Amino acid sequence: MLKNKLEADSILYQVGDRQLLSDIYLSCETGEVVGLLGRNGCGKTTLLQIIFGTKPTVHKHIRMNGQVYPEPYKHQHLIAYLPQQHFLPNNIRISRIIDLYLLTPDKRHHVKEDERLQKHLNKHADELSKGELRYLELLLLLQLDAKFLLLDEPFSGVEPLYVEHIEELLQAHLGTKGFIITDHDYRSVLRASTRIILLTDGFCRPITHEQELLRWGYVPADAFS
Ligand SMILES: Nc1ncnc2c1ncn2[C@@H]1O[C@H](COP(=O)(O)OP(=O)(O)OP(=O)(O)O)[C@@H](O)[C@H]1O
Repeated sequence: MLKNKLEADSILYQVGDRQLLSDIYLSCETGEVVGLLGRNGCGKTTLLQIIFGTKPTVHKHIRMNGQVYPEPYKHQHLIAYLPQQHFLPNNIRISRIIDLYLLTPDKRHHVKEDERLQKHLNKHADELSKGELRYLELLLLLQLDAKFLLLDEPFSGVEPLYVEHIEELLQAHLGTKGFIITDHDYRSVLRASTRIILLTDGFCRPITHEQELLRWGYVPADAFS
């Protein structure tokens, strides 16, 4: 397997007087699902947007295989980002969105053949439920050539059976991609991830055992009992 490595290094971000991100280092390799956990407002979305390059900050180094990319989002073959908010237009049918979003017939075909999606192809995005839309967005992103996907709340609004299927889809793409995912459905993040990072007090802390999430006060006391 050809391994690529994404590194986000020396990331600083301040909101007013608060140092939200303090000299962050985060890496992800092909074959990894890095689960980024952290409490509301700790800076997870901010960090993903800085890595993607759409949020400016005073200091950052984003490297791919050692090469620095000041604006990674301009390189579609390198990185893609699933934002927390839905991003598909409402005035175009789903089948047309797939045609516009994916460049090759085989990729379009692959998505249109998905059994969970087929019944929605003639609808518009605002006729889909939150979870159905999330699932479609993920299917589209997974078909991109990007070597790394940053997924902000991929499980949000998604029913348990779809969550399980999404976890399987991530696993199926690990041969060519690496993922950084964040979601408050921490059980799904723990299941789907090969490595867990807790963002707290501006720092990324590697989590080697889920009990550490208790010690850092991220999960309730009875979370793993
Ligand atoms: N444009 C902005 N102006 C002012 N404050 C901001 C701005 N963007 C983010 N913040 C603040 O930065 C902090 C981090 O926000 P961010 O969305 O990155 O957190 P998060 O960890 O993703 O939270 P959640 O889990 O609730 O989605 C929050 O306190 C937020 O209010």
